[in-house]
Amino acid sequence: MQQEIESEQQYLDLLYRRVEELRTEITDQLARARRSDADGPTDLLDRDAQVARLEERATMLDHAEHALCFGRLDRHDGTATYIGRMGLRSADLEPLLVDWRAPAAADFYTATARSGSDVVRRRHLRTRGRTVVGVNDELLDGSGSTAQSFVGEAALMEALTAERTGRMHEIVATLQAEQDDIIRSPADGVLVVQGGPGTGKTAVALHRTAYLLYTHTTIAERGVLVLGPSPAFLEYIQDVLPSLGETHAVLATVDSLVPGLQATRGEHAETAAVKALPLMAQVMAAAVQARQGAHSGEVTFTYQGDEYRITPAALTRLVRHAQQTDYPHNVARRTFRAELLDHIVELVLTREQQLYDSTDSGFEEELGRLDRALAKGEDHLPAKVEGAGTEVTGLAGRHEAPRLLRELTADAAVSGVLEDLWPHLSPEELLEELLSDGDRLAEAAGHLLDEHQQAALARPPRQGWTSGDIPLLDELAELLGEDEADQDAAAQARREAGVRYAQRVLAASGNAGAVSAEELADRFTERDGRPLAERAAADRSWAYGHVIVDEAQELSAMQWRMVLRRVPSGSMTVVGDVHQTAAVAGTTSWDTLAAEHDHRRWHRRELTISYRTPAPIMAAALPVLHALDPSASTPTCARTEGDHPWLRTTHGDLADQVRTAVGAERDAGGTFAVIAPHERLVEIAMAVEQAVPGASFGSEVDTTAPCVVLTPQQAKGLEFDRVLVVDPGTILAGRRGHSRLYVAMTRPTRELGLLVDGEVPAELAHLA
Ligand SMILES: Nc1ncnc2c1ncn2[C@@H]1O[C@H](COP(=O)(O)OP(=O)(O)OP(=O)(O)O)[C@@H](O)[C@H]1O
Repeated sequence: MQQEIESEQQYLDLLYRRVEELRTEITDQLARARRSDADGPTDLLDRDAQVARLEERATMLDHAEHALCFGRLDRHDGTATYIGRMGLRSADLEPLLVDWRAPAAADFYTATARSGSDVVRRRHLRTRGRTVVGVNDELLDGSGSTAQSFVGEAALMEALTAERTGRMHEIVATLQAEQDDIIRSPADGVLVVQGGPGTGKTAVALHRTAYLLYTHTTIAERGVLVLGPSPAFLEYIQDVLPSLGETHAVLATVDSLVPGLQATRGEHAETAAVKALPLMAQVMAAAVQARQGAHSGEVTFTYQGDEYRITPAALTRLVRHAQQTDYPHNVARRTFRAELLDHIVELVLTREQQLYDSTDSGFEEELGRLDRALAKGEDHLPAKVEGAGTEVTGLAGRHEAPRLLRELTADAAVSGVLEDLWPHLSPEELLEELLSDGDRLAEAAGHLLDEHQQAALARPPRQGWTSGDIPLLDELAELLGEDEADQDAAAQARREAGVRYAQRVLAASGNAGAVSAEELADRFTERDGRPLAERAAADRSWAYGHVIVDEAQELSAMQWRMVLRRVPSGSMTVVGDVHQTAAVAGTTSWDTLAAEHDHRRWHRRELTISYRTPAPIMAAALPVLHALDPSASTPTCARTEGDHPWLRTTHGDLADQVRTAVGAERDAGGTFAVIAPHERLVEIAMAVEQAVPGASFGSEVDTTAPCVVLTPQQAKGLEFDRVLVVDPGTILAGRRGHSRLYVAMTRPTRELGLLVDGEVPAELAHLA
């Protein structure tokens, strides 16, 4: 074996020599590119792009320090392929290392003695830094033992039993066949991956992201959006994609999907449940419609001393016409305003025509009308001023409609009517009015929501936004759109920033005079220099190439609408577990979800092996799962051995017991979490803090702290070496209690303890 290790060490040394050569080449190229004189602005831009490309490659090589090469495949014909986290070629372009995502690497994850591949041996290389510390072989030619049930079992077990750090790591070296199969599935349609706790859904979703970005240029060009359940979860996973060399991904929660908007407060579960209803999409549409030409009876206004009226029939016709454009409200507003102004011009001209026609009707009368016309001022005697119209009355003729239109557009009373009938609206002002004004809500939603639902939505003004408001605001942003004035202002601001940047670039490059800053700025704007992920995250209407939704069972119907909108191609991977649904408005059936969006193509896959949870802990949690769903299938545990969970009861001395239990864990090393019901979080956190000063809890919890205190909802998707679940009875008694307790009990990788306050719930009686 030592001989094998030495031989692999020689190959690894060769790979690192090549990495060093490439590093030197890139450093030289970078220095040259930065020094090079750019002849003109286009050269400058090309140079910047080249520098960015080289910097990206240099960063990728930096990741070579960990597990550069982790596998080798020996084939029937005597050839060997080395598999690693990136592809490498020698100076004369011979392949030295195959990227794990390349088709040639697929056998490393999937080949078995019976799979029909020509692989005779799969070798896992275990490395520390640049040193090979071990090799594990699987013979696939039929001669070896078939007892191993996992690919690279020794390397896998080493990874699974390692102490956790509070940050997720990539698992390219030990991916299993069922996981690899999902990672490499086609990118079209919505792929739903159902799997129990710890089956690697998050890991698979992230590795699939890296695979898709590597394999599909169309996806790489638009980036991937990765949605997770909480900011703490995003921190937990944030290192995985960069360590795989991928930067074209945006990590977000559904609450942070709309740039500039933040959920700053919670709200009553009943209110959240109403806001999550799919019906709310119709309520939002009705709220917008209610602001389009809404008026009871005739609209009247005074122009140049005369009163005009717009009849309900004319108004209805104009509103319908603007609505039929199917443009969003703020865009259709242009059509409405233009046509209403034309209508008003027509009213004015008709009135003037009538005046003209009746000049014969009597001299007295004529004089009176002429006086009135003169009283309108010089501007309204076009015939005299411009030598057109009628010499007799000075009234506007039909050919003067354009001038009249200009005057009407500038008239304050007319503008007021236009604004009242079809105002420019922002999502924030419209939702604010709707939620804080019962009459407006009843007007928009009276036929859609009952009185209780309306009452649940009502709140005082200026309260700040909740998580449930964000999808409503996004829906409204879609329905309202941006009118050209908004877009022009934004484009102008972008251009001004570009000109300032271009001026700095020209000054620094000594190219001032060769091209104007404005010209250069326009070229910069065409090629926005910001990294793709930054541009995508800042743009509400960015169309991603692929969207990954983790803990997808938590999303409400309105949140799904918001997410689907961001991926017009429909290319998505949705991972979750319908038995872990903690959100009141979350999903408990993938079939129902697919039926609600049946215009998308849905594919369904399952992960069946839990890599996190040792068998004794899974066994402890199963009665909770089966109380929720007796027919639920249970994951097989990769780790069959482990400590048995303990349960202690307390009677009125819960805080003391928490202090004692937490104190006992203080110096055990690794990560430790206390999971407590939301209602008792502060009380429990204070007890924990006394035992372990510096324990982390609250909305910005730090998962790398030696001890964290979390609610079951905050614990979603996370894992810790040791977990203490406090007062499981209260967790069970709450909404979605069984799911939440199931989540809490399946977070540990090593030890689970439960402190029951009072009577032991039936679901935990087997542990008492
Ligand atoms: N093939 C593998 N090799 C090494 N580690 C793995 C493998 N698959 C999963 N793991 C590890 O198992 C743990 C659980 O994985 P992950 O968090 O992705 O599971 P999950 O299905 O998302 O869990 P949950 O539903 O509880 O959120 C992680 O530490 C992950 O790194």
